[in-house]
Amino acid sequence: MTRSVFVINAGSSSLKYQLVDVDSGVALASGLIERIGETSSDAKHEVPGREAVVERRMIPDHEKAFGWVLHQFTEHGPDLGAARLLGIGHRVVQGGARFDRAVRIDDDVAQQIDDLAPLAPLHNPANLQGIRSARATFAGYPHVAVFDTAFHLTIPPAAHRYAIEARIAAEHRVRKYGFHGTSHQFVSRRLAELLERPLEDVNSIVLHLGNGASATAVRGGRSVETSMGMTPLAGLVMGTRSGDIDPGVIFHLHRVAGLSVDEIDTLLNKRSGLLGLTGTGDMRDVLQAADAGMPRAVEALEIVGHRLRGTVGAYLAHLGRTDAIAFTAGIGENAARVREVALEGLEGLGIVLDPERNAGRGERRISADGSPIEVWVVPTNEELEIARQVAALVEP
Ligand SMILES: Nc1ncnc2c1ncn2[C@@H]1O[C@H](COP(=O)(O)OP(=O)(O)O)[C@@H](O)[C@H]1O
Ligand SMILES: CC(=O)OP(=O)(O)O
Ligand SMILES: [Mg+2]
Repeated sequence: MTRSVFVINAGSSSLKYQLVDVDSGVALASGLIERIGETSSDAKHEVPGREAVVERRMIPDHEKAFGWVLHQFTEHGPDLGAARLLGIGHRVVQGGARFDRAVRIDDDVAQQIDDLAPLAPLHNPANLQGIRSARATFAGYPHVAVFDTAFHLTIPPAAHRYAIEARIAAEHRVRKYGFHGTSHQFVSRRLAELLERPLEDVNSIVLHLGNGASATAVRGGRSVETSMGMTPLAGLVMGTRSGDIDPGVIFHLHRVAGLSVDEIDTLLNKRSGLLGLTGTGDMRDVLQAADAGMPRAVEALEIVGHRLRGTVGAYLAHLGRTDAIAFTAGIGENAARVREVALEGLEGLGIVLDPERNAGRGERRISADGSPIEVWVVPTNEELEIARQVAALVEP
């Protein structure tokens, strides 16, 4: 009999969901509601093998959004009873230094997620709204929080502490937390399977390149360094986020350019990265423009590559011995050109791509035979990882 978990990723104005068959890993249904709270929201419910339900209507809040979702399951299936729903898994972005694994959500845990909101003002309040509405809609089921930060709590102090006044850092919980942990954990485990070696013996670098992008150095299954920081703004060049900049730029933009703190926040989070450099935050468009010889797109790719190579080089040094590098997420899985620029010129460090394998598709090795460090494409599946963690907790 099927065992399923309903996985929820709630953003401030969006709701993504997937009903996952935990044992086969198959998505039994998935959906997305965008622009919640605006005059017209777009909602989609998909069941494999059937025509998708697509509606544009006003959905004022998350509770109404869950109402719509529940209605779709009743009208179009699949039958949640037949799917034997074990529980609801919630992606929560910031778990602070407290949550090193998935936890069952009760009022106390919900309160703690709320207490962490100052550390993730763009994410946690939205995640919490999703939790509140889902607990009301799916009452009687266990709800579990799965944190982006949990996998990174093994990062040692030398790597997670910032060199700022210790008292201030402690008081305001300022340190590196790191994100995308669910994906980095899933991919690093799968990579060890692909290498046919015990997880404990494998040192790897995982490059999660989606709209948000981060790199993680994994030693024996444990995260030891990652590129995002206290917030998901740090590190690599992203779709709309700047990644690393000199913090002094912020003072300059405030004092000299006259931007308010909120304006700078919006600039760095929403109008920078690929979007700021080229006018589009979508890597497909950037690649097309670069192919057509557009100088800004060509330069953006160079910046993306430069940052990636610097990160890979640093992680090779941190790990001492690296067995494999894995590319994952929308860009990492699909953009051969980005994988190429990320590792260009690193042959001397033991990383040799095979151009034909790099141009292929799906889960595969893309390094040349004999490359001392193997390079793989490993598709991520955050929903499945969340579903598995929920199942392990509620039905061990
Ligand atoms: N075939 C492709 N070639 C290049 N980039 C792609 C391709 N498919 C998706 N992408 C890029 O992947 C990014 C989105 O990644 P994804 O992991 O889906 O993001 P998120 O889950 O963070 O929203 C976008 O920049 C998109 O352009
Ligand atoms: C934390 C984070 O950056 O997530 P996403 O890539 O989904 O924006
Ligand atoms: Mg993603």
